[in-house]
Formats: sequence, C-alpha cells, structure tokens
Amino acid sequence: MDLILEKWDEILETLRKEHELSDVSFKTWLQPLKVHAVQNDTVTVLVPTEQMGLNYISKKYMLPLKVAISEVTGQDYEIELILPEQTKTKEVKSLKPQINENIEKANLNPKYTFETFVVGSNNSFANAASLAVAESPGEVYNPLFLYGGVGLGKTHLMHSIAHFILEKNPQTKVLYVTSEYFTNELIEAIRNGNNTAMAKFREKYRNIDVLLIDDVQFIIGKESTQEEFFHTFNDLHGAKKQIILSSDKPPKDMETLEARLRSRFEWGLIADIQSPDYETRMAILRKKEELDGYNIDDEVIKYIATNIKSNIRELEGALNKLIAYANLEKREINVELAEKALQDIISPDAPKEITAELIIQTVADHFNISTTDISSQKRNQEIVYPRQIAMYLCRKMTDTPLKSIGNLLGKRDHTTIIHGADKIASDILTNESTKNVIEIIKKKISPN
Ligand SMILES: Nc1ncnc2c1ncn2[C@@H]1O[C@H](COP(=O)(O)OP(=O)(O)OP(=O)(O)O)[C@@H](O)[C@H]1O
Repeated sequence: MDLILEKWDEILETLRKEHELSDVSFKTWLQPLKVHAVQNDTVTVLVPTEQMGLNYISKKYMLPLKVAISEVTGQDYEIELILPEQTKTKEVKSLKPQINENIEKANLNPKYTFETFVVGSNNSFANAASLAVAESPGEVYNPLFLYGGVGLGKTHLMHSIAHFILEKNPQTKVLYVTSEYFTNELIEAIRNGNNTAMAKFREKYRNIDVLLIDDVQFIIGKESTQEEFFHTFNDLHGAKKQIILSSDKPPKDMETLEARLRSRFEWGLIADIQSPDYETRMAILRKKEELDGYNIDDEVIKYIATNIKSNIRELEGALNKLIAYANLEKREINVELAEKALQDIISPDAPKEITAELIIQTVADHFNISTTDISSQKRNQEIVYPRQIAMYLCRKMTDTPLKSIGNLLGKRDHTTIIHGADKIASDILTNESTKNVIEIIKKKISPN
C-alpha cells in the first residue's frame, strides 16, 4: 500500500506524459482517481464519479494505468475500479497482508527462500545452520556467519532465513542491508553533523530483532564504520537479538578486521558455502527452469552444468542468455544453439572473459532488481542508477562496442550509453557511495 500511495502522483504523471494527455483529459479522468486499497497485488482505485465515468476510465485508461504502475514501482498489479458507494463493502479488505509489507520493509527479494534454494554437498551445512537460526532466532547460533566465494548463494540463504522468520512471526523486526548500505547510511548521518541524524541511525539499527548484514568484508578498513558496527553488534547481541553476517572469507582470514570484531564474529557459528558439484549445478538449473516455466532438453542442461563450474550467478546467467538468444533468433533450444549462444562464456582455452552480460547480471543482483528491469524503458531512479552503473562498467571493463551495450540495455543508442557512463564517472569523484558501489561490484565481477 505504502509504495503505491507514495508513488501515486508519479504514476499518474507517467501515464499523462506517455499518452500525451491534454490538461483537460488529465484533470477530468485521472487526477481525481484515489488509491482505496492494495491487497494481494490488486490496487483498488476509487473513481469519484458515477457509473458512466467508471466505465469510460475502465475502457480507456485501465491498461495504461497498469503499465504506468509497473513502470514506476517495478511490480505488476491488477486494477479494480470502484465507486464511492462501494467503498464500505471494500473497507475490510483494505489492509495488504502485513507479511508483504514486512518483506518490503526488510528489503527482501521474494524469490530468495528456502523453497527455491537447492541443497547440495557444497552448501548443506550452511543450509542446515541457516534453518536452525530461522527456527530459533537469537537462541542457538549468534551470530551466524556465512562465507563463500562470489555468487554461491550467501545472499539467497540470508533472505531465506528472514522470510522464514517473518512467515512464522510477522511482527518480528527484520532488516537486511548490505554492509555498503550500512556504511553509506552512517556516512550520511555523520555528514549531517547533528545528534538527531546519528540518533536516528542508531535507533534504526539497534531497535530490531534480526539484523542481516551482507558482504561484511566491505566494512574492513573503514574505521568509523567498524566502530559503529561494533556498538551495534554489542547492543543487539547483548539483547539476544539475532545477527547474521556474510562475507567472502572467514573471520580469521579478514586480515585488517579489528581483533575485537573478529572475535565477536567467531562467537556463534561459522558456515561456508563451496562451489557446487555437477549434480548440484544440474539441480539448480532444473529448479530455475521450473521456476521460470521452461522445459529444456536434458542434454542442454548437462552442457551448461559441465562447462560452468564455479559460480551460480554465471550458471543462471548462461541459461538466461541461451533463452534470450533462442527467443531473438526464433530457434529451438538445443546443444548446438547453446554452443553458439554461450561461446563467449564457455571457451575451454581462453581465460574467463568478463562479458557485458555478466556485468549487467551482477549489477542487477547487487541492487536486487531483475535484468529485465535494467533493460526496460523504466525511468525511475531505482532502475536508472543501476542501469547507468552497468553502462559505466561495461565501458570500463569490456571492449564491447557501444552499440552492443546499447542493445543489451534496452536498445538504447550510443549517446545514451556515453551519457550514462560519464554521469557515473563524474559521480565517483564527488560521491563516496557511488565510489563504494563501483568498487564492490567490480570485485564481484572479477574477484582477483
Ligand atoms: N543453492 C542454490 N539454489 C538455487 N539458487 C541459488 C543457489 N545458490 C545461489 N543461487 C542463485 O545464484 C544467484 C547468486 O546467489 P547470491 O546472490 O545469493 O550469491 P552471493 O554468494 O551472495 O554472491 P555475492 O558474493 O556476489 O554477494 C542468485 O540468483 C541465487 O538465487
């Protein structure tokens, strides 16, 4: 509800612009529309006219409104129009289930749950530890420290724990953030230079039941962040609140981590995730295929699982690329097509190549949005910023021609790519958060 309400004016404005509505049409039909309720992905819109007006709006503006909502919020909703006299009967339904609001508040990806997580020998210990923590937060292993290489499922497991806890007890205050987000918020509070900003920051992070901090290795070397994090940790741990951390290495190998933090990280349980074996890679591809509603030949799945070994993000990226390629070429998916579509990813002799596709996938994952969003025509800031970062990194880290980058990013022309990349290049010089984000994503793309 909050998201739609907050963005309602922007939604109507987007619709007005995209359909070049005259002032009079806008004022007559759209401006008076009010959000009455949002429930289970249906937005109930109050039409304060009479039946004729409702019929007309339904015929003429229902679809454009749906599209505008999807563009602005990044989510698809059904729309139901109602007249003022119907509001009484609808009132009971006006609360969106609390659990969905909590998932939004906690910053969770709805797809990352235990149900969609494939358990193999590489991650069974981490999975069991995560489930134990999810069942008894703050009681058994505190903190839970998950570590493993890039793209192996740490974030997915963390979100699974949070979903599980919220499902069981929707009142629990759960917050997932990346350590980079934590750092940026802290920098912002310090920059504001007043006690209220710091107090707000502390209130936010210390007044929760379950805190999940991803990629905690990025706070190393940032003194004030380590200091603040140390106090947050102590407060929460002392109050028996659950802390879950992830990193690319175990605490003992985090050389520049302050000793007092390292010892705290080791208080609870440390669980690692290794690269998946062949069977697990097959199972992950099968799961993804099932979730996305495809039915791909076994030989093709075997081909991908045999050739992409180390990183699950790349494994999924290869499958996505193959599907996109087949759709574009209007061809059936078979091993021959897979060899062609994936030749720049699967090349037995060449060292691992950094492709524009890998960059786009990594940026999307980092911002918790889909690659479809990045390549869409959406212009809201939550999508534009990651898109520009993808433009910048594709230019910096690959030789991909501007035209191809543009095609991958929603058929944009080369001037848009140059503009987006330049914008980020100048942002890096003045904005510490952008500098941090770029540093982190670069490491995810190329860890060494
Ligand atoms: N065991 C698994 N089952 C199903 N999907 C998985 C599994 N492990 C990872 N994935 C998928 O692989 C992708 C990358 O995983 P995730 O983002 O959790 O990795 P990560 O270890 O947090 O990476 P990073 O170090 O870059 O933060 C996600 O789309 C995730 O859903």
